[in-house]
Amino acid sequence: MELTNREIARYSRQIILPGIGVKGQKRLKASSVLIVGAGGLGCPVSSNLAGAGIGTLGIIDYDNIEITNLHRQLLHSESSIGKSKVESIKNFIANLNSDVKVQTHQVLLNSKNALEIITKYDLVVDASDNVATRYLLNDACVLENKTLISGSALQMEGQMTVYNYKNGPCYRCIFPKPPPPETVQNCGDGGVLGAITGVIGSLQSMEVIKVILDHDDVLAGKLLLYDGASCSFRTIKLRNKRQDCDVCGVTPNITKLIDYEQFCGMAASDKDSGLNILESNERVTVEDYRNYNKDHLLIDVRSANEFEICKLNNAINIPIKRLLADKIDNDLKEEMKEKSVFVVCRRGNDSQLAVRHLNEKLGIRSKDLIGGLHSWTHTIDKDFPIY
Ligand SMILES: Nc1ncnc2c1ncn2[C@@H]1O[C@H](COP(=O)(O)OP(=O)(O)OP(=O)(O)O)[C@@H](O)[C@H]1O
Ligand SMILES: [Zn+2]
Repeated sequence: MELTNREIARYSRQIILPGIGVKGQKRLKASSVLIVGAGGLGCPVSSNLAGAGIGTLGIIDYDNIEITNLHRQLLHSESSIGKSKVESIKNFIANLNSDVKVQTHQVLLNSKNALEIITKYDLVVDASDNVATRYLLNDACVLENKTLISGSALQMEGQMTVYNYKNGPCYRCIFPKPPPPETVQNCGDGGVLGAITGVIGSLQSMEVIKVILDHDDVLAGKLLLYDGASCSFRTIKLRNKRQDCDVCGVTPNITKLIDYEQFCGMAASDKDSGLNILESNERVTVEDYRNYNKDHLLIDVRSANEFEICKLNNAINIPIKRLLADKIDNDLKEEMKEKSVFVVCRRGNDSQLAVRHLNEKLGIRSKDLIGGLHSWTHTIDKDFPIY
């Protein structure tokens, strides 16, 4: 595969690097990389790899662009809100570097389609945002013998590593069991800064290029931790490949893809509504709450920052962490014992945890507002801010 004069000019600033050269540029051109997720990490990964001249990029995402994506998913734009993320990235790349072939897959990557998609590419980048997809991708990459460049970002921190590279560990070697679902936070719950996803996505792109160029020092068997708040990078050594790993071990139990949502403890009915742990008499609809006209207390368990964004009339803020740690003002606690208490949060998950805690640990009878403030906006007041 030769380079055209145009390609020589376009990539000249990287071709002259000692570690790349014409040979390296030709390797990049001959490579194909699959990027799973066209969001916070997928955007910087796509632009870096397209700019660097990877011959073929596959982009998978089932989702459409929302306004809440635009602070960090910088290849998408206001005019594309409501439209497909993968098409948006394809358009961006067509403008940036028309020599790159882009294959879009507007689907949810799952156990049925993963192997047939992954097999077409040399390398896979995990730019997704959920544990089930991480295990799915890991197992599919082990079964198809592909290296997986994995990244994650939340709040002001991020992590990155390369799995299944030259006999190194896979994700399951490090994390044989998924974390309890209630302990997992995503960007929608915990927040994230766009500069963080930018850093981690760029680090992933760098490892992709190093793997393709067969660089000596690929970040496999090690985990890079980045803390944006203190601007510190740390690398920790990971354990070696596990001989008894369920998927990459000597006698693997997993020889074909499984049901990853079940494996990660996400029951089918939980996917949209999240938690569902309360009895029906501990819950009220937002309409019932709106019609309740007796004296009561409304406790909003979102963070102080979120409470500042918007709040219902007379709501009192006790962030969920404080409430679960019983850090409630004594006078307020006494008042809560005497009055009817309702609890609200953004989407009706934390409010259930709060109600359970209040009832079981503090003997305070309370009810949660089903669907939280999202439901309030959708059914009671469409002008109430939604985020
Ligand atoms: N199994 C999957 N198949 C296809 N796309 C996936 C899969 N899992 C996650 N994704 C995509 O990965 C992307 C991850 O992006 P990001 O972490 O920035 O979150 P988001 O869903 O865009 O935003 P937010 O969490 O703020 O709503 C999303 O666009 C999501 O649709
Ligand atoms: Zn393994």
